[in-house]
Amino acid sequence: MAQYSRVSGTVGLITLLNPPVNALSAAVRQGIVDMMDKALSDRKVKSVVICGHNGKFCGGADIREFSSPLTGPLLIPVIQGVESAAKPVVAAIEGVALGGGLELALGCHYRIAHSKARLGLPEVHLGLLPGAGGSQRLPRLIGVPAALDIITTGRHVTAAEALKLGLVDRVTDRNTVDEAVKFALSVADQSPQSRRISTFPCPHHPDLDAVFEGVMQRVRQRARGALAPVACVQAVAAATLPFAQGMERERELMATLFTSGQARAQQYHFFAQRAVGRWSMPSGARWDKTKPVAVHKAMVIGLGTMGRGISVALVQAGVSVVAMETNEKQLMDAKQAISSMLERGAKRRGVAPALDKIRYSSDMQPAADVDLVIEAVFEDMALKKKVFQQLSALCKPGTFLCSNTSGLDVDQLASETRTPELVVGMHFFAPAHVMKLLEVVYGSRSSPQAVATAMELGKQMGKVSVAVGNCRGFVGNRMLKPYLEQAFFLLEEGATPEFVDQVLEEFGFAMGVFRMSDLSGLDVGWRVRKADGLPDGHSARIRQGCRYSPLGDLLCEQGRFGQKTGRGWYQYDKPGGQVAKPDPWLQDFLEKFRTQHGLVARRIDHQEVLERCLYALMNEGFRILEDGIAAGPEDIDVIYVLGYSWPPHRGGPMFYAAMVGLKKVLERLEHYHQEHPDIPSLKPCNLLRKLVVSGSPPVQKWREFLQKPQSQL
Ligand SMILES: CCCCCCCCCCCCC[C@H](O)CC(=O)SCCNC(=O)CCNC(=O)[C@H](O)C(C)(C)COP(=O)(O)OP(=O)(O)OC[C@H]1O[C@@H](n2cnc3c(N)ncnc32)[C@H](O)[C@@H]1OP(=O)(O)O
Repeated sequence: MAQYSRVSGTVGLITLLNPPVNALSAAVRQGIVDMMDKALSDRKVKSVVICGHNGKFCGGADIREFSSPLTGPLLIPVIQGVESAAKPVVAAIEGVALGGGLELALGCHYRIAHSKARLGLPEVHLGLLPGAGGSQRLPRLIGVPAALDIITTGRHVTAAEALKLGLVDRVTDRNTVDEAVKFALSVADQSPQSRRISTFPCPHHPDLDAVFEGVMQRVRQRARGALAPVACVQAVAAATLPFAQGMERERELMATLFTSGQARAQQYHFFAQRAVGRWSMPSGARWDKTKPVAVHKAMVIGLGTMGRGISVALVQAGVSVVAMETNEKQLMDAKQAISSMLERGAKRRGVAPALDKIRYSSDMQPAADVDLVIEAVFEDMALKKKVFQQLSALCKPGTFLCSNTSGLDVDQLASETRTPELVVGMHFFAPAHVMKLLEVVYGSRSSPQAVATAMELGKQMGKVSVAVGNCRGFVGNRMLKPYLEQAFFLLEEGATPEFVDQVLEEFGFAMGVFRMSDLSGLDVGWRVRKADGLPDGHSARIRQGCRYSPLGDLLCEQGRFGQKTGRGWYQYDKPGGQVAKPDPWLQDFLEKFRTQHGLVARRIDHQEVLERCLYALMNEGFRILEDGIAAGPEDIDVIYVLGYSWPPHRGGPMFYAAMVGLKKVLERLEHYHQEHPDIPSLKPCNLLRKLVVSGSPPVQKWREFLQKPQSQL
């Protein structure tokens, strides 16, 4: 809803009231209509200010309303009503003006923003476009190139940038509503006629066609099959038409997006990202009952790629860091790399680099004086155990001990310390200062406070933290295993890396499984498998009674570790090269392998690649839910979209399973398992069967079928 009062004698003040972000629900839209009527019919009122309750202008249309039939006045006419008002209307923008919120502000005749406000049209991330005139008014106000950038990226613009672009008329450090009221008084006698953006022509640009063409090309490349970014460009292109025609085109494009599965997927992902913050543990401990400890000072141990990124992320979050590395050369290199990452980051954000927040050490001693340690040494259990023993002896009571492991047993590490309750896993994703995902792994003895502290620290670093139980590979890497396995088996049976990758990239992954493996380095998994007792030079295809593909191991034995060695599943022009080319050597190698093992290559189609790779991965997701390692499907989906480049417009693997239809997923898994009874990951898991028997409930209801999360090793 909205509140109304008259202030300073002649200014009608309308306050949007719908905490926490004043989303434009039906009641708020109705409130705007009613309060505008009040202000316009009050003869004492000469001008109007619209602001948001509690320091937030407006977070946009109410996304929760999109899943049911729309009621109340529609946003487009509400904004048209504001724009056509005979009295000047000023938007007082504090906090955020996003999506429909910014569209409402564009309907106002003037915009005053607080210096800390953020403005944007992020609809593209919800599978939509700015559908309440934003795609038509923004280019008219700030020009096509800037509008295309804001609308297709969905990025938030600072008040300073908004002023530069001409998106707002004034920026203030003072009380924004007071300033807007003063401003409204100063323009009270002026006609708003010349301030109605819908009457502006689209600013002239010498080569608009080339601008649209260039952006469309970039957007299509990045979209990976997403419809919204393309529709955003098409909508802005219509801003060169007369306003009414442009609005009609915006409506048509929006109607297509609004009812699409992609929009549903992306809106699900929006709420899933927020749902994972409401974590719980098998003991019943929960996010809302556990207070995190504030981390002022942290230590990062091991300054390889991960340790450097983690140090940068901590410093940028305002935490003082001691970065520790025993190898002097590595320490010097790290110092240089971290400083330049901090400098680049600060430049991007328009602030001074916080170089004084970090100091370096070549020994462990400073651990005695920190609140939290993140160990980021090589993924080797013996080495990590040694570090934890040392930390246990050195750290002051209450210091949280975290391991940046990608899959090792957190309980084993905890058992090396005197304080296992303070030990958790913090699984970062490379590059750690960029990637938004953090898996927080609780062991069987981790205290709720340790989990809460790691979750909160992740949030402070700008990450989405997901709490998961302790098992091999946790959630993300555990699900990756059957996915990779299927890809290898498909090669054995006749596919090529290029074909498998092409199918997965067409699905929307940024990179297919083989290109991705080449980038991450084939040797990483190989070393882990060797540590698990993999014999050298052994090409057996059955291990422990199950099918096993030795292809990855055989490649590593040839020194083919991927991009870093210039050879892997593909060939590169040099070690470190990035352009993957099919390698005739590999073709030959696969043929010889098949002959050696009596395999006859067969034609494998698109559907089989997609189903075997993705359904095996999804099946493991159901197992993870069944085991209680993830609390709900949202946790898995957030991990996959933010950490494993699962296309956001497909929601995540569990959401996708529901979209495909659980019955179909079950049937196809049964089919493939019948064909390959020696591949256990293709055997449909019980939870999937249970859900199908229960009528395939929507993904939002799956939690009702799950047990409490638990640690499992
Ligand atoms: C049949 C065919 C019909 C076709 C015609 C269709 C015509 C439809 C006409 C519709 C026109 C609408 C056009 C408009 O362009 C569309 C939009 O505006 S879409 C919304 C755009 N806005 C956003 O994307 C902003 C989303 N929010 C955020 O980014 C952040 O929440 C924030 C505002 C930056 C605040 O961040 P934080 O402070 O960190 O807080 P949280 O993120 O944790 O949020 C707190 C709480 O609020 C909930 N929430 C936030 N925004 C919205 C929202 N817009 N709607 C509903 N709820 C919102 C959020 O979920 C949190 O709650 P929780 O999930 O934790 O319970």
